[in-house]
Amino acid sequence: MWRRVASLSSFFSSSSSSFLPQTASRLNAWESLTTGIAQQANGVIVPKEKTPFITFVLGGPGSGKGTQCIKIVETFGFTHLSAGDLLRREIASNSADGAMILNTIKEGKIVPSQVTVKLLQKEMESSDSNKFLIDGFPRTEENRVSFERIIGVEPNVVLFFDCPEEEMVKRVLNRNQGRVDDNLETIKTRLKVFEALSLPVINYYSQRGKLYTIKAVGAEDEIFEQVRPIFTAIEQAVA
Ligand SMILES: Nc1ncnc2c1ncn2[C@@H]1O[C@H](COP(=O)(O)OP(=O)(O)O)[C@@H](O)[C@H]1O
Ligand SMILES: Nc1ccn([C@H]2C[C@H](O)[C@@H](COP(=O)(O)OP(=O)(O)O)O2)c(=O)n1
Ligand SMILES: [Mg+2]
Repeated sequence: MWRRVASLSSFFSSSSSSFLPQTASRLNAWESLTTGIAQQANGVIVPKEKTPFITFVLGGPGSGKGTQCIKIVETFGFTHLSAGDLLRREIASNSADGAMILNTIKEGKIVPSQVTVKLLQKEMESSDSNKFLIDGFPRTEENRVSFERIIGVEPNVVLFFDCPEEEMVKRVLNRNQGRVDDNLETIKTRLKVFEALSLPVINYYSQRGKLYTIKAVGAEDEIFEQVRPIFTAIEQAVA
């Protein structure tokens, strides 16, 4: 399983790949920043036995986040938590927040952070896994801060699937999954929300040295070949 290592530099310095030194410096940042999820037991905060390895997967609507997450899960065995899927599950289960979530998603807006973070928290705490791909979250600064406050941990790595708007629109309108938000009116709002609220989060992680930008145009397999080395390096570093 996953464990922290004292130093990653020996692994990375032996590589001649131009990609890996960039990974090395970012993974060293992981070592100093990761704090682990704390759980409350009888009023005492008890750190969870293993520190989770968290990857946030960001990008505009239709940029291919979900598609690439499936490949990462298949190849590297992460647990995939899609914020959108968890919210859609709440709608389907007629929970107290279901109607509010449905309306928010139809409008192309963002569900209050507390709702989404609680859903993510429940999944993480009940999971045996220690390595999570959190897809479609955080989409706002409020999402980001709320996750840090409630879960008490920062991501180790952040992926950004960078895709032109016209390509995202084309993909969403062809997605054919019966989603209430896959229509031209909602996608227009979603793109505005992405630019105004999500790009600042992406910039934040760029400044923190955690961001990996993937050019998300081309065949799915070609895009995955940009993703693969990131996780191969992580896997080798923590082995
Ligand atoms: N590289 C790609 N080229 C063309 N279509 C793609 C590509 N990646 C994903 N798709 C398709 O585009 C749509 C949106 O992809 P999805 O993974 O759901 O994106 P996101 O989760 O970012 O909204 C889906 O129908 C998917 O099959
Ligand atoms: N962090 C999040 C994630 C999704 N949502 C809502 C609003 C989003 O438009 C919808 C759909 O999200 P989802 O990640 O499934 O969408 P895409 O896969 O990017 O098309 O869910 C949210 O409010 N907050
Ligand atoms: Mg998705």
